[in-house]
Amino acid sequence: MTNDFAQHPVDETSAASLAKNRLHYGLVDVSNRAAFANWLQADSRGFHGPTLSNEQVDSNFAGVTYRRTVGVWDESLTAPNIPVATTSSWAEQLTVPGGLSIDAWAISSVTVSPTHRRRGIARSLLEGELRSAADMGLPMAILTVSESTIYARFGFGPAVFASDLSIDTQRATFLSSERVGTVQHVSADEFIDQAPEIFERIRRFTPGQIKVWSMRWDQISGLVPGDEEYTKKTRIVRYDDDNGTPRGFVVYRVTGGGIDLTNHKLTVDYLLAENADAYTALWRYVLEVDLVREVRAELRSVDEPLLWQLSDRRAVTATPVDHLWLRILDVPVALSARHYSGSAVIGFAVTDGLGFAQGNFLLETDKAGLPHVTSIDDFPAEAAVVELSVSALSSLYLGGVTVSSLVASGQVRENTANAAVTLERVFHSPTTPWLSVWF
Ligand SMILES: CC(=O)SCCNC(=O)CCNC(=O)[C@H](O)C(C)(C)COP(=O)(O)OP(=O)(O)OC[C@H]1O[C@@H](n2cnc3c(N)ncnc32)[C@H](O)[C@@H]1OP(=O)(O)O
Repeated sequence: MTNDFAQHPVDETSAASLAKNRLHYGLVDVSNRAAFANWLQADSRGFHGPTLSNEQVDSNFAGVTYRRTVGVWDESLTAPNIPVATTSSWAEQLTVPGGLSIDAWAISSVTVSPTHRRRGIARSLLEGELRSAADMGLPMAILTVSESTIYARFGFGPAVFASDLSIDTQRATFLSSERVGTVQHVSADEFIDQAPEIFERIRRFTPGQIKVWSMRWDQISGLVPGDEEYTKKTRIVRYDDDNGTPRGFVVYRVTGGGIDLTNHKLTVDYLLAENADAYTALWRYVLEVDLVREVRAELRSVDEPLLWQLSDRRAVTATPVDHLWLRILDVPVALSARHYSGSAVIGFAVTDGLGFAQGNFLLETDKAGLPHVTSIDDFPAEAAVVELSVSALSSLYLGGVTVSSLVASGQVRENTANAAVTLERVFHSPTTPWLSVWF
């Protein structure tokens, strides 16, 4: 999907409520470098980042101004051109079960200046983004979060989890010693040239992944200005299969060491593997680099095959974290966009404080798992019926969250006996959802 929505006007309801507090809510003119620079510096300050250099502003100006860039300004301040709040949003493609994707409104850069916190500005921004997305016909909003305490109140639910891994290289021995293909160091330019294409092939089959924008590939490979230490330390290794075709990359840095040179830490910043051979060879590579005691990797899948490949799975300490949060806006469109496992008739009684997803919906799937979704008043007798908030439905949507956990925790109520078993059977995704980037 192209980003046709970048100029969509800000939501009038939020504009009116912010105006009551003498705050102006509007789009940033991203053709104006100075206006964009003010917005970007406010965004960086909001995340406790540095004051950005001209070079950094230029690279963002080239890299992210295709997005809908929104600010809130307080004209009573001595620097009225610097926004006191920011957001950035764009239309994304989110992979869903069945090798399909759904259009989703990606929301990022949500900041409110500490000088203006807890006056309801973020609420106006978030509700404004949701109303705008619904207005543009987008069935879902998505975001990755700085804190897991903020977004459930707006109807978001965590749907994709990630693991941060710490691996003790002295205990991490592979069960199999079979080696195929070759690994070699390559340049950042080669990575940029080849990795996105490989990623695109993987993305389509991994629920939870989104299209990765080109500036993110530059950041991963150390090509953006501003973090010279990262750029200097970054190494990239490519895996080629026995036919010489590139099938994966690992981007990593080795740091530390000190007096004891055997004590280095290797950080995997990105590992991309198109098939099992590439996956095994790249993990084997990083785990066998000499003089390294610990390998760390963030944002890995919560279902890494690596743990099954090692003779001692306790070599790996995995810390799970909620990563991608979803917010369904249009239930029939969202439920129709994915495929399911087998036939069922399921009723959803959905509550939504903001109204978008409120109502009763019937999902009927056939033997092939193809859906038919209707909005109805009363559920038929044969339906397995559950009652849940839009946040819980959003968590379940990609098939990576266990229904029984949400029933046991009180997030989902079974209105017919064993409804959760039916829901689990058809919703569960055979591929564990995973999102390999922040946005
Ligand atoms: C998708 C992303 O970009 S994630 C990044 C989020 N941004 C950050 O973490 C940057 C640092 N933090 C901030 O900039 C701000 O503190 C924000 C954006 C998190 C909140 O902005 P504020 O304008 O202070 O929030 P606002 O006053 O609108 O609060 C709205 C509601 O969220 C709650 N809330 C706000 N911040 C938090 C928080 N950090 N933790 C828990 N609840 C919070 C408020 O209590 C309020 O609740 P209620 O309306 O249900 O009673």
